[in-house]
Amino acid sequence: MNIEKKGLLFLSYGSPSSKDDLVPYMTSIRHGRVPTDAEVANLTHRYDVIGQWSNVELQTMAERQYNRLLTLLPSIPSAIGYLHMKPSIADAVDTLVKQGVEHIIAIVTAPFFTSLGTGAYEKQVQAAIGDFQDVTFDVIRAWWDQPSFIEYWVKAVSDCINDTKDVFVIFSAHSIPLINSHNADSYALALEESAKEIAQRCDLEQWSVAWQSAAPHGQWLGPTVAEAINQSLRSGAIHIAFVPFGFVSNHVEVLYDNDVECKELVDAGGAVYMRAEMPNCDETFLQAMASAIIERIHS
Ligand SMILES: CC1=C(CCC(=O)O)c2cc3nc(cc4[nH]c(cc5[nH]c(cc1n2)c(C)c5CCC(=O)O)c(CCC(=O)O)c4C)C(CCC(=O)O)=C3C
Ligand SMILES: [Fe+2]
Repeated sequence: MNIEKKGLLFLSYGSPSSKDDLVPYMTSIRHGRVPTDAEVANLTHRYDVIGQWSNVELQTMAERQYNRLLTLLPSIPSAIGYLHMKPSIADAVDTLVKQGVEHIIAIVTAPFFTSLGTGAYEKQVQAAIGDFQDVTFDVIRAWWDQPSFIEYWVKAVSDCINDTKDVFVIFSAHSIPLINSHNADSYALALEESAKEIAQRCDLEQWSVAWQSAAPHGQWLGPTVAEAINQSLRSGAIHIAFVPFGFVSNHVEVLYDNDVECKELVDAGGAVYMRAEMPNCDETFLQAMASAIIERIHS
């Protein structure tokens, strides 16, 4: 197909900009279950602590990643859509079709595939495209295997530990509910494989993979980051470095769940908390997405 007929659909989770967004945002995340006042208060507090309501950078991170990514790509029609905010994925598909796009290449700002996480975006793309005859789509299911992804994290981990001795490194990602254990297995295997490659390239002696930010109900994939912290403290770690490589930017999971909650546990255990810089708009990192997209444009 002619490249002019191909379009990029850039998909992200969505991040609230004001407290008024919170109830609809949480209701969307929870598949239509309206949050209780206590649940809203808990999340409001976490966003208060990280300064979400006044920090335009946090509110517009995905949009800035998208604009930066476009500078690394050949010029093609493109649109951004969010899983839990406006413009929705359906809005973005409409925008592309109105530009004459006949084949949509979709990518999610999450490097690892899980059917409950990135799979949810795929379902929405499929539903939105169902409204149009003759429009086809191709979802890039994962892009952690791109060399630039590893390259970014090798440098971020090296910069973070900066020759510190006696450091235990915890690689982490969003936990997932254990509804379908096969799915959890492939998600966990991909993260283990990626962490192992980064650890080898950084010559790490002590490291593990753990899961964070689970909801307080149901059964979720473990070990948790709290368990990993305890294990590293028992092994005598003096420094504990976090690498939340399942995330792509300064999300509340990193700025609160890691930098506040995990740090408290590390401090209480008498060790020093460290954390690798998140990619945000880093060009090497965005090149991983760009390379995955370019492969699909030419396939
Ligand atoms: C698999 C997965 C990813 C990775 C794949 C991907 O990236 O898509 C992800 C990413 C993200 N999740 C995010 C935020 C949140 N996720 C929540 C809650 C939940 N996530 C879930 C799953 C995932 N989530 C699940 C099963 C729930 C529980 C629902 C329930 O309770 O049944 C809640 C509510 C928590 C509360 O209620 O306290 C928040 C605020 C942000 C940051 C946005 C920002 O930058 O602000 C990001 C990138
Ligand atoms: Fe989430």
